[in-house]
Amino acid sequence: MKIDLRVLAAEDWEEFALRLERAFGDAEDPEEMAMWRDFLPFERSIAAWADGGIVGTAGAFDFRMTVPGGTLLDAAGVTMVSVQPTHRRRGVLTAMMRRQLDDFRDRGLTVALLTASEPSIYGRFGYGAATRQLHGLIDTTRVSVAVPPGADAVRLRLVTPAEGVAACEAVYARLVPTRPGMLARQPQWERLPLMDPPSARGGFGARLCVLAEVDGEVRGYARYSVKAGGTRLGVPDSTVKLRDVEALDPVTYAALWRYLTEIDLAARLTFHNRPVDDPVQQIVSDIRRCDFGWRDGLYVRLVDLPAALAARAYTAPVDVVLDVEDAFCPWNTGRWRLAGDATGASCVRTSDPADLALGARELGTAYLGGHGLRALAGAGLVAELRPGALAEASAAFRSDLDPWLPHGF
Ligand SMILES: CC(=O)SCCNC(=O)CCNC(=O)[C@H](O)C(C)(C)COP(=O)(O)OP(=O)(O)OC[C@H]1O[C@@H](n2cnc3c(N)ncnc32)[C@H](O)[C@@H]1OP(=O)(O)O
Repeated sequence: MKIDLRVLAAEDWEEFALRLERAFGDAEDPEEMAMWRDFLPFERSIAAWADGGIVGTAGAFDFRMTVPGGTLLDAAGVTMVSVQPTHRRRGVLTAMMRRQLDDFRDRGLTVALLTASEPSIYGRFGYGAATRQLHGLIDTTRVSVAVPPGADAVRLRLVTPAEGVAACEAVYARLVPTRPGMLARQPQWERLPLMDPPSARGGFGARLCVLAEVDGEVRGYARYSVKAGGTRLGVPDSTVKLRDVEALDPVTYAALWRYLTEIDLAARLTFHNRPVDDPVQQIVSDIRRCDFGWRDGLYVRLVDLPAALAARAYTAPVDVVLDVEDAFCPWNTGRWRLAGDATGASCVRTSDPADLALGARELGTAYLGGHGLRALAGAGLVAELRPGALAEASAAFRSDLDPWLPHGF
């Protein structure tokens, strides 16, 4: 089969979108699809043509992501990847990944990001699962939230998401540099949390927004929807689904969680994407009745290894030689001396003996500081070649706040 990879032309968008939906097996809501179309830079998107039509799709957003230390790094956000069921397992994805990563390198990007439909797809291309996301189902009939002094001074105001969006965006923007993995809003992306098409609500009502104000300043917000549940054994049985909750201080944060767990007629609160170190876990009265769990979130691929490793800060001083194997992006293969601390780092090629040996995927996994190199070594994925190097590097790579991607793309 001959595959012809072409940059997506505007006139091919309809077919591109149709093929994408077919590969995923379902049609997107038209309003939502129109939003993604507006977000997508066509010049960074690839259509794979074969047998007279599009058989593969892959896009890339322009992002800026926070890395440990607070720097915002230009990153490619890989998206809309699909291959038609009729053409699968014949190398179309591999060809698109090849083209994309060469293109990212030519453009001087240091990292590529994605969220995976299936975890088994992208490791072979050097993407490692770098962040996790916490989900929970809180029995709000039994669980309460302890609030610190001052929470009663937090004024809560219910508005529509559209009415609250400017205030929410201002809070969000202040939080982006504080946690690795967060993405600065790109132009127009404030539309994302407002997207709430009735066809995608699954029986829940329209999304609501509660603003939390202290002395007239918005210091936090939560957006959620409610599924009216009637009664169960005569007891009100509604469900609250939390989309997002953010605050600039712990008092406001606790006040918002107290509000969310005390909504009348609701028996439970569900959410699917919070950081795994979310402080809410410390203030619920009964953690076993919260059914917390986690899954993989953002996948990271180092495109320009030395630039990526030099762009982040390190929690503890580190000076190690990494021997890296990168079959898919061989320009990263070889020995690199990484020296850095909390103020910055350098990473240069070296012929010195290696201290640690690992693959590109493992570096992607560890890059944002959410997974210790020691844990990866425990799985046989990192080899220590100089005694002490693993402990040194592992401590240095870790982030004190767990990295987290707040939304899909
Ligand atoms: C960032 C995102 O957009 S995530 C969304 C990804 N898209 C989807 O999940 C939609 C449904 N699935 C698909 O469209 C396709 O099956 C894809 C894109 C996942 C794979 O495309 P293909 O063209 O079949 O992949 P390709 O032939 O290049 O396979 C390369 C290798 O990956 C393996 N592979 C591909 N897909 C999968 C999978 N879903 N699970 C496990 N292994 C896989 C292949 O077996 C092959 O392995 P090999 O090199 O050892 O032989």
